Amino acid sequence: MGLWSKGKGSGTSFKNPNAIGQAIAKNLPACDVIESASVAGPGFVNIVLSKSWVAKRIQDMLVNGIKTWAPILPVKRVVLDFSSPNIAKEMHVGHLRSTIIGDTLARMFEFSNVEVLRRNHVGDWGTQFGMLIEFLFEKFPNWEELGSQAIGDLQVFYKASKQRFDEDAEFKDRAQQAVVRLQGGEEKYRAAWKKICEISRNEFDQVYKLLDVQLEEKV
Ligand SMILES: NC(=[NH2+])NCCC[C@H](N)C(=O)O
Repeated sequence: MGLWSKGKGSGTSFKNPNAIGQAIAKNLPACDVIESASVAGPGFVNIVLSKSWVAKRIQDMLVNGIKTWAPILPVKRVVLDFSSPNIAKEMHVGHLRSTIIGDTLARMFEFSNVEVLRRNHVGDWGTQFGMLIEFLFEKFPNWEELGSQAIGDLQVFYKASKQRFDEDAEFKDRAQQAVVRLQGGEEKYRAAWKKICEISRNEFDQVYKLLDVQLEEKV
């Protein structure tokens, strides 16, 4: 269906996404990996793997050992940038999708003895940080001594600070100043930013732990 939206209106002879799906399914090269291919719904191509091919591969793994099975790849090292949730916001299903695809690829490469740099790009210095920092100062005057537990649910905190930002021009002004001070490297603002990142990171880490996914954060 992604293909259809790209080709639509460009003189393609395909009438709809389903027709493209049919053409793909029909023209897949015959090979021992694929048992059958069909089109479902508006144009999803479903491919059924051959049971006997899978059985043969598993037998090969069991008899000859999993190491003998890994393909030899012409690269020694790969960088995989995946997951990348946004700091101070909730990790959503889009991030989960990227996390699972990224981790799967990483495991496949590692299985083939390729060194994988698992990178998680989570840095964010945008406007929302000014808002969050000012809200932190306002709500928790003793924020420096607080553990991440005290601030509670970051999502609730984010929503409340956004409401304050939208409703109060004076607060909005302070929040915008805070971004400038944060980007200018002012100590107090940097420390508050770090605190918010820390809380966020703890929340993400719980998900990574549940999924057994390893990642290295890069800003
Ligand atoms: N280098 C990257 N992975 N960039 C993509 C960042 C994705 C962004 N955090 C989002 O949630 O939409």
